[in-house]
Amino acid sequence: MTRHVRLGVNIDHVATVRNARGGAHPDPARAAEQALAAGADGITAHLREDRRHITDADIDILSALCRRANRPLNLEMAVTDEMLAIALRHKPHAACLVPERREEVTTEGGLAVAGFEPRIQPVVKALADAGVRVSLFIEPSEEQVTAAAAVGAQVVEFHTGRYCHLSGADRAIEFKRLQAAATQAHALGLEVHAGHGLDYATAATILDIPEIVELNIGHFLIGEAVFTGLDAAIRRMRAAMDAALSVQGA
Ligand SMILES: CC(=O)[C@@H](O)[C@H](O)COP(=O)(O)O
Ligand SMILES: NCC(=O)COP(=O)(O)O
Repeated sequence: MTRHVRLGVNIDHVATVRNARGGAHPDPARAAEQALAAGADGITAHLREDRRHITDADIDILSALCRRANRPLNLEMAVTDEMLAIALRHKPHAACLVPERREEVTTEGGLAVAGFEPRIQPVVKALADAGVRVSLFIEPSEEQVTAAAAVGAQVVEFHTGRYCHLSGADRAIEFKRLQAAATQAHALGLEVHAGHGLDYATAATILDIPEIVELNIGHFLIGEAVFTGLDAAIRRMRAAMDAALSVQGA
């Protein structure tokens, strides 16, 4: 049987464009509705501490929208008391704990879990106790995977930014790192997701890692939507993923 890998569509950068003018257009909720209609399995949104794209009001609307559509909302959040309170108020299907630096242009690396277990473990527990599935957005390293399992996470999402930026032999080395980390995570009982910087080509090749069950993709799809429309971009991404998976299943 052909393996299915879920596609979570991250709509953050619809809000980036909206916020450039401070108005209401384009609306991330409309993008989320269209993404679900185009075949997205769920919606991902990152409420940054500086609210540079998604806002609190967006999360209110996206929570209600996903609940109505009976599709998962994956709330990306920093490990702060403020974000924990927001997540506990909304109780999304999943919360993905990510690192954040105000000066960064985008999420530059994975969350440091190793060495910070006393800070992260209670946040994981509070979310899990509230019925929220907890994912940790980490680098594909043995140390971070071990720490993710130790703090009680159910899921790890590997940061694929390096993989996407590298090429040739360097990309092959990063792929091996991702593969080894995925094998380790799976053996420890963690569900394996991947995301950041993926496009049609890299979303297909990363699926050579058999433990991956979900990809979260945003920036590339929103960029492509400018040229082809969001619906077509998501359908093409789904087709690229399915084509890669069907080759493996053959
Ligand atoms: C954690 C992550 O990778 C996503 O949240 C995504 O990259 C969009 O947010 P930023 O571009 O603001 O990091
Ligand atoms: N967690 C990764 C994500 O949600 C999407 O990242 P990107 O495709 O916007 O780089």
